[in-house]
Amino acid sequence: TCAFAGQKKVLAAYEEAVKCGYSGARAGRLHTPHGVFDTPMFMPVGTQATVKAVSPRELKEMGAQIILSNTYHLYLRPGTELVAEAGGLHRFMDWDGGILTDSGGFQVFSLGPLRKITEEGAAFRSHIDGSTQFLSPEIAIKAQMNLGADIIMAFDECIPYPAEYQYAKLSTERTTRWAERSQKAHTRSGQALFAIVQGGMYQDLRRVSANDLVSLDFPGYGIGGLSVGEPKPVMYEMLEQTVPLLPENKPRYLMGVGTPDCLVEAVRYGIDMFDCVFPTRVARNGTAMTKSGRLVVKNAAYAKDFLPIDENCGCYACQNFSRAYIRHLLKADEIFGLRLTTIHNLYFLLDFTKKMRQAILEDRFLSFREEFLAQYCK
Ligand SMILES: CNc1nc2c(CC[C@H]3O[C@H](OC)[C@H](OC)[C@@H](OC)[C@@H]3OC)c3nc(N)[nH]c(=O)c3cc2[nH]1
Repeated sequence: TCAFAGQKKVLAAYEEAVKCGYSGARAGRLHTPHGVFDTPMFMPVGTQATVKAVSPRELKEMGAQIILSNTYHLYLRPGTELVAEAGGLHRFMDWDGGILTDSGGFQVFSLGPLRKITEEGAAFRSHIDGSTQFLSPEIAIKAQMNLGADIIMAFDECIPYPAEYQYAKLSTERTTRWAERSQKAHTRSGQALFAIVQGGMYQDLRRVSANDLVSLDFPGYGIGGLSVGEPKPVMYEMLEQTVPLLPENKPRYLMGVGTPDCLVEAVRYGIDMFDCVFPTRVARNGTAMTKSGRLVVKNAAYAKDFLPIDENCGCYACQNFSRAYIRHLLKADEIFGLRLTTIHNLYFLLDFTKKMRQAILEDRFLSFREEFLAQYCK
């Protein structure tokens, strides 16, 4: 199972930080069967058992520790039994670092059209062939045990935004019952099952959800139902209500977040783990991430710009290629262009979380956050 240890020195900083009134940024170490990993951490998203356009070797080179895959997608194609026969997800995709799989909750509610939710689970139509499918806590956990990720997620409903209070209340209570069923169905030792806190955008439901799941005692907690279109201040308010209720010695994973400004705020509230499709998705339409904001390297302005995307970046793209070259590739629809912007964006976020960890360890996270936000335009 995965143990999370906030380092002694950091805990001192953490206590100090809380004393001077700002909540708990912390640096920790996450122990899993595939290694011990540093937090705060960004986890590249590899929905269909590949982080789009980059190889496991390149992921290792850029410092990726844990990558994500999606139970919903792999359950539909190629099937999780097939992956189990191939030796599990690590073997199948040749990745020996950590893997986390989402339970399919979010995807059923966001990808699967014509879905119907009951106490038992969720019926939906496959976005691949339109066939009728069904996911329940038991099925989602079995699928994730087949895939063999180091960290798996309980089956939940990601409440849409906005949602009526009554709907959010009933859905959150059901997600807690589904978490208990997920726990009972989870029999694979050495694999950590995280619960997912819901509650919509209602403070009281967030607190009830967190307290109920903590009393079921999970090795780690996802914070779900955020980054679903709500204004950022509302997301931060939900974090403020939820994170302090989660055990200090357990990892917190904010699902589906996000842009660097959201990461630095969420770390301030005590979040340890992040995932987001943003860096890989915007890369594929020619947008690079920098500490001053986005750089659309495809723009004509960069046609004769022979500097790298970011002169201070240590990634393969910035060390060897110019904006002009990358723009040329993107305009020519050359696959290598997408690979270079993807490599840069992943490196940027992985390096950003490493810099936050260093700032926390050196007790200068607050000033790091101030400097970053002053320079970064959303
Ligand atoms: C964007 N805002 C966002 N993403 C939420 C994801 C999905 C994360 C998922 O988001 C993509 O799936 C669509 C990624 O694939 C493209 C998945 O990576 C494998 C990733 O799985 C962790 C949530 N997942 C669950 N189970 N429950 C949630 O409440 C939840 C909330 C999210 N908000």
